[in-house]
Amino acid sequence: MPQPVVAIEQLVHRYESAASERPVLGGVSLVIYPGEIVVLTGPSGCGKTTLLTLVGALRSAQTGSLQVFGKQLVAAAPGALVAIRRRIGYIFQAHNLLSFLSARQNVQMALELHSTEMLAERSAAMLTAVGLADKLAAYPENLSGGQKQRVAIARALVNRPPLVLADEPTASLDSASGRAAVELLRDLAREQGTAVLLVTHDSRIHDIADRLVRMEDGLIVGGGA
Ligand SMILES: Nc1ncnc2c1ncn2[C@@H]1O[C@H](COP(=O)(O)OP(=O)(O)OP(=O)(O)O)[C@@H](O)[C@H]1O
Repeated sequence: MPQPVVAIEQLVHRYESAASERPVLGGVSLVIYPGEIVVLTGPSGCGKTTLLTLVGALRSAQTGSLQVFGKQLVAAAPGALVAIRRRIGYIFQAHNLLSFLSARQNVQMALELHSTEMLAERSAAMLTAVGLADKLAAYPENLSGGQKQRVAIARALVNRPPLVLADEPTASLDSASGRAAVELLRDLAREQGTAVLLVTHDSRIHDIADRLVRMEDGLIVGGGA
């Protein structure tokens, strides 16, 4: 077996504001291997987004073990979390595009943190891969919801990250464009060997998963292994 991209063991998380209550994550274990597409489902409030933000190094992990790219994130220093974040692509429910930048500039933004080589070409090539070759200069306000989410997918993948995290990526889209967007994400992730952890309520896109993981009440109840 290759080294896991994500290895979680008995991860427990409590929000400070609710310190006395039951933890939001009550001992989660989950392993994701390179190139695997894992879809995480479960009822509202069961802890999916909390788990995604912990894996994404967007909040500090407290108890248990959470390794991303072989690095332990429980009790990690803030600088170590920043270094992990640079190697992850993120796709959120709202596309989070910057309105004052064109489609190409929004994708290029992800690259400027890392390299100075051929930024415009790489961004344009990625937008072409998501079917937006004719929209490079368009601003978000002139793109449809599905097109904006495809720009967000291009931005998440342009660095060829080993891991992409997606939180309800179809929530603001109609079912046809939602499906097209996640199929595109799956196909590009496959080509690049990128692992994907995707949170969704949308049962119509469960079939894009290599593995479907179900959470309830802060625990994984199916597909975790
Ligand atoms: N910043 C926070 N402070 C305190 N409690 C929080 C915070 N964020 C989330 N929670 C609580 O933690 C629990 C899990 O929330 P989380 O957003 O992880 O669930 P979810 O499964 O993603 O839900 P949904 O599907 O509705 O997005 C909920 O009870 C929520 O109210």
